[in-house]
Amino acid sequence: MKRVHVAVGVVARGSDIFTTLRSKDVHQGGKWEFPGGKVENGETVTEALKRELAEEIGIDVLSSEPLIVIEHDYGDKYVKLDVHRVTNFNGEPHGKEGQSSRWQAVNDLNVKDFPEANVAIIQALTEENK
Ligand SMILES: Nc1nc2c([nH]c(=O)n2[C@@H]2O[C@H](COP(=O)(O)OP(=O)(O)OP(=O)(O)O)[C@@H](O)[C@H]2O)c(=O)[nH]1
Ligand SMILES: [Mg+2]
Repeated sequence: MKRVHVAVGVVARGSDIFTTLRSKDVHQGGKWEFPGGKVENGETVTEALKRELAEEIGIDVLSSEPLIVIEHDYGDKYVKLDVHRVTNFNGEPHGKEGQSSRWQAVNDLNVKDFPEANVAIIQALTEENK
């Protein structure tokens, strides 16, 4: 089965979180996501996160810390999500590749809007926001 290692970034401003919409024609298309992408050969998760967030949402990640690691089997694809909280960045997050984006309060994040693997991320964020 196809296996991918993915760097995912939680970008927050206060208790608001930045998410983007996956285009319809890709894996888990039409769902909202935390920006990120595949870790390439020879790259660390931190390096991949910096590259992907520059490409996808136009920010320069200055620091991040690990939040949670999720392994999930979609049946057609197995993903390992290395989720980092972005603790400092330069620039204004936006859908640099033309994708829709939004800021939402942690408590308004709805698991139904996200890919299945994201349930644990949203739980972790909600827990610490209590
Ligand atoms: N970025 C991101 N990917 C996620 C999340 N949740 C989740 O299951 N994934 C899965 O992780 C996988 C890889 O993410 P991706 O499609 O963003 O990878 P990428 O940016 O390198 O895409 P590319 O191959 O088109 O360049 C996809 O199968 C996607 O469905 C999430 O919150 N954010
Ligand atoms: Mg991506």
